Amino acid sequence: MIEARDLHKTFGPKTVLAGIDLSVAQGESLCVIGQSGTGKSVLLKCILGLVPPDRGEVLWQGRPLDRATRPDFLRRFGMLFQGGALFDSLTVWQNVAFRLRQRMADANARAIAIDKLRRVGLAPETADLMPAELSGGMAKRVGLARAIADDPQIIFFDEPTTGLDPIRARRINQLIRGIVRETGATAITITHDMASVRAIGDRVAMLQDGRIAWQGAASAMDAAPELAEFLGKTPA
Ligand SMILES: Nc1ncnc2c1ncn2[C@@H]1O[C@H](COP(=O)(O)OP(=O)(O)OP(=O)(O)O)[C@@H](O)[C@H]1O
Repeated sequence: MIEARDLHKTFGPKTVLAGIDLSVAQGESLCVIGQSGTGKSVLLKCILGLVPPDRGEVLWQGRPLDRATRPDFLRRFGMLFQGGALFDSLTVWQNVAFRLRQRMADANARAIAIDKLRRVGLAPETADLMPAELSGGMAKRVGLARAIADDPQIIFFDEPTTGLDPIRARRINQLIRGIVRETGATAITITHDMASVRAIGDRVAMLQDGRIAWQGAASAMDAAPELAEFLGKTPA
């Protein structure tokens, strides 16, 4: 369980988070939606400890995430970055196995990387390509393989379908859904893509004006008046 309690964050005169309370149960998939600039990334960074909140705290399994507990959290955590964020000078398998190589021999790390590449639908021959040789969809898959390389219990997906055409986006959503289900990982996804939310999310939280304007089951989204504008519906 990951919990944010009363998170506040201000940059200069701008209040970005104005009291966020949010929890994600073990094995649950939460999608955080909201217009551009509403603080989704800042919220993610507060959870990761990259941005210190002005007030409030983040708990993991009931304990505040702090200098003592965060390293353990980060070891169990994987992330798919928005642009894939692959290291250009490393091969695909070296990217996927980046963390594994810190604690095991290359031959073992490479075997795991190839297994994870297969899981995301990429052939073993992909392993020795350089990131520059990949299409956008392949790079996203490699990013996904890296996110799951170390069998994380918590996975963050930052705009997983950005830059993909609808067909590739749908495949990535299906892959993410399958991976989250089969690993039982707790997932937090930041997205503008409602197709992603429908495919990936058990629950949805919408950020607006620094607060959670609505949260509920993904299946309840269409009936929520708070989401009508975001979903592009004309008010009745
Ligand atoms: N380090 C920082 N210093 C100053 N302002 C910041 C900083 N990080 C974020 N902000 C501001 O906080 C606000 C929220 O930014 P954030 O990136 O979290 O939005 P977002 O909801 O993720 O947007 P998008 O969907 O476009 O990625 C923005 O106005 C941004 O300019």
